[in-house]
Amino acid sequence: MIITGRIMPPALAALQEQCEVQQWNQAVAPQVSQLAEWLKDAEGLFVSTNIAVNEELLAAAPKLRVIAQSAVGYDNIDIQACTNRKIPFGNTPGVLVETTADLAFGLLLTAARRIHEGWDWVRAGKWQPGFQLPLGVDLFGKTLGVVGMGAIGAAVARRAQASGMKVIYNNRRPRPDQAALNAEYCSFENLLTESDFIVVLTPLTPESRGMFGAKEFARMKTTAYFINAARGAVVDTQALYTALIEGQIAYAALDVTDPEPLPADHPLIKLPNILIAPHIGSATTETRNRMALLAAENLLLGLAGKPLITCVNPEVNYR
Ligand SMILES: NC(=O)C1=CN([C@@H]2O[C@H](COP(=O)(O)OP(=O)(O)OC[C@H]3O[C@@H](n4cnc5c(N)ncnc54)[C@H](OP(=O)(O)O)[C@@H]3O)[C@@H](O)[C@H]2O)C=CC1
Ligand SMILES: O=CC(=O)O
Repeated sequence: MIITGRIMPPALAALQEQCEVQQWNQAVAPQVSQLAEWLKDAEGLFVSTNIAVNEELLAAAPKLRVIAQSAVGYDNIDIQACTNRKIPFGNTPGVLVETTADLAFGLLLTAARRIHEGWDWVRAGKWQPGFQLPLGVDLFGKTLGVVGMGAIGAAVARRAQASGMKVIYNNRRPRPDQAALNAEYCSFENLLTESDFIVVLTPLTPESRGMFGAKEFARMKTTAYFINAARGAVVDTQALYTALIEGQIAYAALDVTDPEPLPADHPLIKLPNILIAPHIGSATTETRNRMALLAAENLLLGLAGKPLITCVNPEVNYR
């Protein structure tokens, strides 16, 4: 089996105990051509870097019987192509929910209270009597709009409610447990106009790609804070830049960008009203271990011809 990058040691050990493992050890993710020799004979593929699993890759791997990825999002995987070849694909939902919600809400709070800007001042030796930091904004009494109220969105909502915020949300359809959620369903358009803070946690799909563009930023409050912890391509980056520079919205806090990694000279980085983290939503030791172990378990089950625990295309999961 192939591992496309570095993975957490306990998961690597579990795989090495039961399989012959070929692991890509370079920092930059491999091209299909660089994996060609390994793919010819591979029966399992563990995706640990953001490579595209598409027709080209699958055609190069005729013996492949299972694919697992150490992530919940799978916008880099052509699920239909996997299904056509009867290859089950497993992701890692659930195990990263609270950790990613901490990061998304942490970005919101850090941006609202300008904690990172304060630290920059202290570090630069500017903390002197009478110094004037830009003031932040309160959370309590404000409205949070969650776009993509799934497992992680609901965990962010709980954190916001504990901080005294009202929560509204938009999915493609209302959740059946809306009352327990204590959050009001509203249209996408109304969410844009009513929210003081917007947190995006939708999967990246053809429908959600670019769903935040010039029109959407123009609808938001000029005081709005925009937080994206989903995928960079849900947002039109140029439109976000314009909205921030022209004061159509107040602030952005991003864990994901388009492109990734964001080049050091990217115009977004120079803006004063932005906070960017390098896609670290699930990046704690405990959670990365849980994710890698679940992916490893999925992979080993698939190789044994048994059903994966978390399978995105259950119609071809082993029975
Ligand atoms: N920054 C990071 O490190 C991480 C990022 N993520 C990202 O977060 C995403 C969400 O994860 P998770 O909460 O576990 O997934 P879930 O499937 O539990 O939730 C996704 C939610 O998005 C809603 N949704 C889907 N499409 C749309 C749409 N077009 N418009 C509005 N709502 C939509 C779904 O509801 P409905 O189907 O009713 O529309 C669902 O409630 C992942 O797909 C991944 O991209 C996840 C983990 C870490
Ligand atoms: O971005 C991370 C994921 O798990 O999806």
